[in-house]
Amino acid sequence: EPPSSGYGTPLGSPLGNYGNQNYEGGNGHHDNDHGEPKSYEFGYQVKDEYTGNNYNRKEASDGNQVRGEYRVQLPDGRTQIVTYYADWQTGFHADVKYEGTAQYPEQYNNYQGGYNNGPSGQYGGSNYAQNNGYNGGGSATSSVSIKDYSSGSGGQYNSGYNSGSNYDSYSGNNFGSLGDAVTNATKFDYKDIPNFPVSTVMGHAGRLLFGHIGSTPVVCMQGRFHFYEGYSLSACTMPVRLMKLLGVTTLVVSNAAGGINPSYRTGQIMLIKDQINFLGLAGVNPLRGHNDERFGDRFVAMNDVFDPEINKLAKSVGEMTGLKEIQEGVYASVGGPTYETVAEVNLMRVLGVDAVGMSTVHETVVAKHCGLKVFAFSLITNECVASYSSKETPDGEEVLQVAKENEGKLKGFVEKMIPHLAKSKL
Ligand SMILES: O=P(O)(O)O[C@H]1O[C@H](CO)[C@@H](O)[C@H]1O
Ligand code: HPA
Repeated sequence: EPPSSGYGTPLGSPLGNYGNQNYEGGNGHHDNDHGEPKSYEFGYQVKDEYTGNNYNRKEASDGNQVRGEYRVQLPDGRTQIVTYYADWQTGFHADVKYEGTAQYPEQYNNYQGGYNNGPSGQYGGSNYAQNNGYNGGGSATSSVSIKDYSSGSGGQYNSGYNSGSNYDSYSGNNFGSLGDAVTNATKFDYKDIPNFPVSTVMGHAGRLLFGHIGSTPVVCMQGRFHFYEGYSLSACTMPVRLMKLLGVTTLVVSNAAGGINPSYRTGQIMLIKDQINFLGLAGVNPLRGHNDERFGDRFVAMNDVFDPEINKLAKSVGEMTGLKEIQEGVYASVGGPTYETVAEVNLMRVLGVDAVGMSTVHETVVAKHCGLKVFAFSLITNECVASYSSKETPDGEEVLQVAKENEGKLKGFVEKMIPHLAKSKL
């Protein structure tokens, strides 16, 4: 049976237990006396990040008096602590206390509390605004993650859903116009979707789009969430699971990335053939913690997350749409928001990284976990600085600018690629 989505109360009230098991059974004052008073103790704890359920209880009896305590995480963020004792002479006595301060306004506080371990206050912080800045005026600006989701890279949504046609979900950040590839779109602001991470930055297209690219039904995220914004990786990737639940079958992900490979040039597209999960290697993985079996198994193979056949198709579709010098390489994600030092860039070269960014990897992890096919690509928005003699420095404005300059060609690519992908049955 699936866990309840409410915060829930401890199973069985203390009074109920007391009355049924101990009081009546234990003291010989009732008709159904079964003998000597019995001592017992028990305890349990539930901490389910997926549903947000968080409560525990312990109780003990010496056969005469029952004592116990339970704690419940309330939806308003407070913890309710009930300490009680009971005996057959005086009845049930409870002392109810609350810890923390009730918070009502932002949905994301609840979301954070439910999904993540991190402090809820980090959610809507200044990094988020930065993200909005990236996405610019609603049609995407700089950073790949949010926008990519929306417009092109989400993958096939809904395939099992409607008459066997696959939906692609597209995610992306920096490429605002990718959302324009979605025809007859129904748009939902993230802030209107219950428990969805929320963007509050002006002009930011934090929107989920439902529509079509060609005849393929798609769900498109206009705007994504990053670890450096203060979101946990499970919050960053929650939309991927939402897509799965909506029936999406393929996730198409795009991003803006720095070129680590010295032969890469700004403006090129790199199809992702593999990835290095730096955060994951250090133990920060969106799948850390309780495994929700409804989405997938505890352990997840990642060696086959990217399909060479899909990339082959992408290469020919890209060439058809006029993309020049399409690269295929290894994407690595860092936590950000700092760009790489010269030493870090050189380290990554040694490790075989071709492009670096701050997104995508955790999204593909969660997609693979829940059985979505994945197609991912990067736009090289800057060439990473690998020499101390260089006067170049990466900056967010440049990333945004290059993303803007290239979003037209990316849109053309995605408009062709998603229907081809759906048709190819890859
Ligand atoms: O990966 P996306 O979201 O496209 O954006 C990339 O661009 C931003 C840095 O300029 C970071 O957010 C990085 O991840
Ligand atoms: N480094 C990390 N993330 C990035 C870069 C970069 O150079 N460019 C765009 N996203």
